[in-house]
Amino acid sequence: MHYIECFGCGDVDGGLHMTSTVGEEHLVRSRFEVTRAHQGAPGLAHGGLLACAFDEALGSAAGNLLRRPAVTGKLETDFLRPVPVGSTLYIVTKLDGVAGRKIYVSANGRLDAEDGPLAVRARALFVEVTFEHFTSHGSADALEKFSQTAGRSREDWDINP
Ligand SMILES: CCCCC/C=C\C/C=C\C/C=C\C/C=C\CCCC(=O)SCCNC(=O)CCNC(=O)[C@H](O)C(C)(C)COP(=O)(O)OP(=O)(O)OC[C@H]1O[C@@H](n2cnc3c(N)ncnc32)[C@H](O)[C@@H]1OP(=O)(O)O
Repeated sequence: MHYIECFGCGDVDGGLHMTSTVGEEHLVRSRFEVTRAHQGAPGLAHGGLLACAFDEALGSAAGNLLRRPAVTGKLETDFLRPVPVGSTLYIVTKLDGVAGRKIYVSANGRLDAEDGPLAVRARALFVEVTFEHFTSHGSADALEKFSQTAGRSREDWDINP
């Protein structure tokens, strides 16, 4: 389930265009292809965009595994290796636990292969919200557009088919 206007997974010009899929053992696998548009230091991915990619991967795992609306409350990233432009980050996310409305997730991002070197590690706390969160703070039109898009793949475990 994803939203076409999402910066992380949607069809947005200049967006991250990430894809995520639920796999074995309820792990969510996401890919982020780092282009020149994601550059910070010369030839390297911008750290803020890497954090964004992990927000997407972690949020996608929380939302799609639990099928509940949730927003990022806290996001921590460890940048362990430089991530070059032209590389692909293979991100694997797991659900660590749920306590009331709090959803804990963590992820590892490896360079250029599922078993490549570990480049970024992240943890996040998502907080479950009601749909009113999006209408009162966002817009009813945007939520309606999300519902129409998401409805197509509701029964499908492929997040971005
Ligand atoms: C339209 C979506 C529909 C979804 C449908 C279903 C499935 C969706 C499927 C897939 C989704 C796919 C992809 C998603 C991909 C990416 C997601 C990106 C997500 C974002 O990019 S989203 C933008 C950034 N995000 C925000 O815009 C949040 C702004 N913020 C707030 O809106 C409030 O701040 C809120 C709601 C977070 C809490 O407010 P609140 O008043 O509702 O609740 P409260 O404060 O009581 O917190 C309750 C408990 O969480 C603890 N807690 C809260 N925050 C904490 C923190 N920072 N650190 C440690 N603990 C924290 C408290 O300590 C308490 O814990 P306790 O219960 O133990 O006391």
